[in-house]
Amino acid sequence: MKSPVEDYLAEVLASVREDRSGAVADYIPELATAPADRLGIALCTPDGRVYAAGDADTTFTIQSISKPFAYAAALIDRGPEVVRRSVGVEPSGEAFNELSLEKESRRPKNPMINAGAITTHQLLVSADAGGDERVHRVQAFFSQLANRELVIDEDVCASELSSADRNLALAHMLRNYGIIDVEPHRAVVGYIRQCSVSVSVRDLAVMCATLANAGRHPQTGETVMDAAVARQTMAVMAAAGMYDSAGEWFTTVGIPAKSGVAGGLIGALPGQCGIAVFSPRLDPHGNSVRGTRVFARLSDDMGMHLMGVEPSGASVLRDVDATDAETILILRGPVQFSGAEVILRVMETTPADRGVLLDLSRVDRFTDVGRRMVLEGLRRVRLEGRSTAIHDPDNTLPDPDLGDGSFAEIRRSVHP
Ligand SMILES: NC(=O)CC[C@H](N)C(=O)O
Repeated sequence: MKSPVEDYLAEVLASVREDRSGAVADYIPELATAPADRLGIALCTPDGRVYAAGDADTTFTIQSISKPFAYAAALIDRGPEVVRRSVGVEPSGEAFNELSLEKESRRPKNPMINAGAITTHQLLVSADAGGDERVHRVQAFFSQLANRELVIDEDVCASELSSADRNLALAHMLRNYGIIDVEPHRAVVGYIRQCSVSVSVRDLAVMCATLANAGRHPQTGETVMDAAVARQTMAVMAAAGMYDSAGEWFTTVGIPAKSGVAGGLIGALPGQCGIAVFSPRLDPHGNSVRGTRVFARLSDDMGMHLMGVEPSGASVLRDVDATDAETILILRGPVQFSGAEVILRVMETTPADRGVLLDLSRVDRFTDVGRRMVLEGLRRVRLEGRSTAIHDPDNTLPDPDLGDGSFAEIRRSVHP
């Protein structure tokens, strides 16, 4: 069978292909020569399968899409406290290259606008690292995420450096307020080299899937960043990734995202996939016109809006059964907060003269809170002098320690 997923992606591209509105960025002279009609998409799953359609292997410069990944690298290198002191997490509601800082702290408002990204680049590696070291760090980190060696497009880099007055103004402003201490020209060179890394949508989808997969690389299996770093990065993308259209984006599409002026657009859907689209013509916010339409369509068709999550709690309880000695709760699916709450509610009403047996043979996994809540329920049943047992052939609830040194009994089968 040929997977329908790729056909679907090709069909989505076809539905926007004729849209020639918007314009390629030309404030970086080299970008004005971009092949404006190119259109590509790639989607990477948490286990590393990549679906692609259109110009999926055309390379372009990563530009502002580098910002969330560089932010993740800075969080890894320096920790959240150091990063937070220099860069905020509030949406700015302003253009990507706005000359503005937070009023009191003088920090850039977030790492997704240029002021924040120039600052973030200076946080890489260590306080006293050299310029080359920092550029090497992002290039190596992006390559690790893409699972191939990425190179810098020297033509685009030189071109942007030749017309970098705006970013130089930002760097001067940042040094004036003591947010960065390096010489402004050097700060801009580092940041622009970071923006000039050459990628395809295939690369970006894989990079994004690591964020969506809580920091674990979908193809190499490596833990590239802590889950907390991936979460922080996606949260800032959700709040500020689309600059002054962040609110419009999140209400309509609902996927943490980041755009770049070369025409790239990425989205990380937590737990599900990384997506990247390439189409160089931009809207007035600097976001890819067709890229935005493609994301809106995917979000609608595939139910990807993060605020559109369907209730799952009640389905955890498949059935309740009983023997003379025990109430048997037959559970299924992943057990997270809402599911554990349903389980506790059933336990609350079990007859006081019977024990409790949990049949976990259809449970995929417990989240940390799911585990803690269910074990606490069993502990309370045990405190009443009643028996507690689990049937757990896949070991989804290892070491069912009830907190008082006692364990729930492990049963080989539900019915003896
Ligand atoms: N929005 C963007 O992609 C901007 C990145 C570009 N390198 C700049 O600083 O202007």
